[in-house]
Amino acid sequence: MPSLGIDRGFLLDFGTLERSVQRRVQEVFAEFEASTHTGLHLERIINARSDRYRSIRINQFMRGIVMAPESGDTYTLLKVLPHDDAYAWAQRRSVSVNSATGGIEIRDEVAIDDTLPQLAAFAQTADLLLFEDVNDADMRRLGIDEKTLAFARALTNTYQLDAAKSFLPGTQWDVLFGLAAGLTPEEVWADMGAAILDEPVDTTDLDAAVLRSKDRVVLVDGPDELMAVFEHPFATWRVYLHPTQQAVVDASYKGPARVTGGPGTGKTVVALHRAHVLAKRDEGQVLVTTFTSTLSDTLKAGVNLLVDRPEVASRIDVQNVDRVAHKVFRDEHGAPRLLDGDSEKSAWQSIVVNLAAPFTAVFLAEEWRQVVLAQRVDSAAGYLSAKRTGRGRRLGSSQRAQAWQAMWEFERMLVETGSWTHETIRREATKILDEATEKPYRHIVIDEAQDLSPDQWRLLRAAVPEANDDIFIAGDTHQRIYDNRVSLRDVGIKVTGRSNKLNLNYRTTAEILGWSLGLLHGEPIDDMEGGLDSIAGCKSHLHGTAPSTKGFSSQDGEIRHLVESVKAWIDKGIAPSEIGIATRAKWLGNAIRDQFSAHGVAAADLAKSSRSDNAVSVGTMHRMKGLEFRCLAVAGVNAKLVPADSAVTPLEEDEHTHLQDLQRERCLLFVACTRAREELLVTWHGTQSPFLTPVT
Ligand SMILES: Nc1ncnc2c1ncn2[C@@H]1O[C@H](COP(=O)(O)OP(=O)(O)OP(=O)(O)O)[C@@H](O)[C@H]1O
Repeated sequence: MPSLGIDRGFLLDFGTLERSVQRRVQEVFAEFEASTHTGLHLERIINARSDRYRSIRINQFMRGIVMAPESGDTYTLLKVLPHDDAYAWAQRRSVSVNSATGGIEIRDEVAIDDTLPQLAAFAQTADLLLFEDVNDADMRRLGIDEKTLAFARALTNTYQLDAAKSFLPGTQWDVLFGLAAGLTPEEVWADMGAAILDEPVDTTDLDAAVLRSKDRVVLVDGPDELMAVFEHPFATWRVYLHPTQQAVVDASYKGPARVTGGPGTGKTVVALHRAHVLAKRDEGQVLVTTFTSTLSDTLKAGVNLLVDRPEVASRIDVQNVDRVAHKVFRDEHGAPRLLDGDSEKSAWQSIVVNLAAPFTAVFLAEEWRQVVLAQRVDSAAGYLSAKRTGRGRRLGSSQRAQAWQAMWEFERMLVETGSWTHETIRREATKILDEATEKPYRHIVIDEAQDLSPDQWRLLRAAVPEANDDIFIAGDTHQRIYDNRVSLRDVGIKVTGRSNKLNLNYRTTAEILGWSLGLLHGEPIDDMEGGLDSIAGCKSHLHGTAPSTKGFSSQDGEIRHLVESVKAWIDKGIAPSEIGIATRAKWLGNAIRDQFSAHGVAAADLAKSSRSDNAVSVGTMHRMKGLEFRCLAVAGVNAKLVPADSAVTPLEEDEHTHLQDLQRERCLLFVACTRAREELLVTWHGTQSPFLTPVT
């Protein structure tokens, strides 16, 4: 029985076809899977660049291009196009084997042959060649073949290289892109990492190359698998992973492991695949978790897309951390009586008044969270010697004694009234789990890990036995938007030697990414392991227009511009659901929505509903986490709102906390801007935010 490989190019073509033609494609290839290829009409293509190409009839107008094996029975679907385009495609393009990765590559020979003479003539008079500093031996070692080498030697600037992306062999273009971006051959080699083959490659063996090309050819076994791939043609992340992503997904780790990387590098994608792989091993339940319910809904949708076998799906539980805590608590004690936010505030307030304590209620509540709960302090002596890093105001020993008494009173009130807060529920759930002989999960996969608090980490540590592949962490400390700074070691999780980094951004254009990285202004950002993290190597191969920035003298003027911009996007064919507006302050988002409705543009509040098909999504920067939009406006980026005054501790109160608050606000703006896939508009009224200074 022949088996089928589906190339990424085929799947993307398939996604653009009309439903009826898609159905026909499915019928043709389901038949192909079910029968022997001899019964099917594969036709040789006259003047094709590869003698392996065959065409297959889809209907009167459409043809598929299939690569036949020399021996064996794996047929690879390469393209599906209108009749003449399909033949022209096969007559222009050759298929070859990359000598470094051993995978297949397709190039447009005609475009290369047509472009090279012009480039070469231009290069003769140029002062500098693009790859002047890279020698031929390094190029060849990185898989550049003779034809691409000749082409590379004629390049004088990166625009020419960008223009060649559509016709040079893909992996080789990636290598040239890295070298042109200033990476050394060693760095490019390291970047290719998992893709490099240890043994010499037989570049004539296309059949073996197809089997190795997991990043672009998915092999399907039987009509059901074929249908599962065809079902979501645009969600290519389901079936094609970058070799670096694939290596992280497939590895066996002797303990907790993690993946880091800048925005849009596929950390969530890797976390989802990892959960799938672990669930398929059938060793026990897999928890996929993160810090908010909105984000866990997104993860749930991802798991549903990825996992097709019900018995595997049943082994994956997607819950945000607090739901896990509440469930453990409820199973032991029944439903808790939760103290709501307002009651908690007034409880702290009355303690301050009763004790005449020299603190504010907010200060005490944070002291309790960030020192007592974070470090599991349970005695006055413990509190007296506890580290208070990042807590601002210094406390002498008598002040510490007063603070301890206030916090003790708060906890006594909880016990006396039988009330619980989310924090005490977590603490109790952790205690239950610590004492349990049977843990609820065998593996835990955590996304957006940078925003979990120490007590959430302890809960998760307690929910899974220490074993191989117990905890898998995905996160980026540059995108931390809450106040949780955790040392993984302190919460009993050691990832040293099991940390991987992703560098290739799949979401955002190079223009938007580069501009947004500028916002971070070289801030030193921790790596949760006592060192500093860097996302300097984060890059994108996608190109588009530079972000547009615009200031106005009034809020009305700014919102009018937003309305016009959004209308222009919609007129260009962007669906409203693919457009987002982010603001730091909720009230500004409300004002924008009101004005949008007044101008006949439907706008939905992300806090109230998830994205809808025919409305533009308006939400706070915090709400934007986990989302992405083709076009995004970040509005109200002025000195009063970004950073938000109320979120930044005054400098005179405490310098350290002040700087940390500023860094978090800067990261928040960075997170918002990197949700844009194709176009980013940043606006403000009045004085622009100081965070924009390095980039405007
Ligand atoms: N191998 C892949 N093939 C195709 N698309 C991919 C791949 N990996 C990631 N993507 C796409 O890139 C985008 C970003 O991926 P993802 O959300 O996993 O990144 P992230 O690193 O978690 O981002 P962030 O940190 O900004 O939240 C998504 O649209 C995802 O589908």
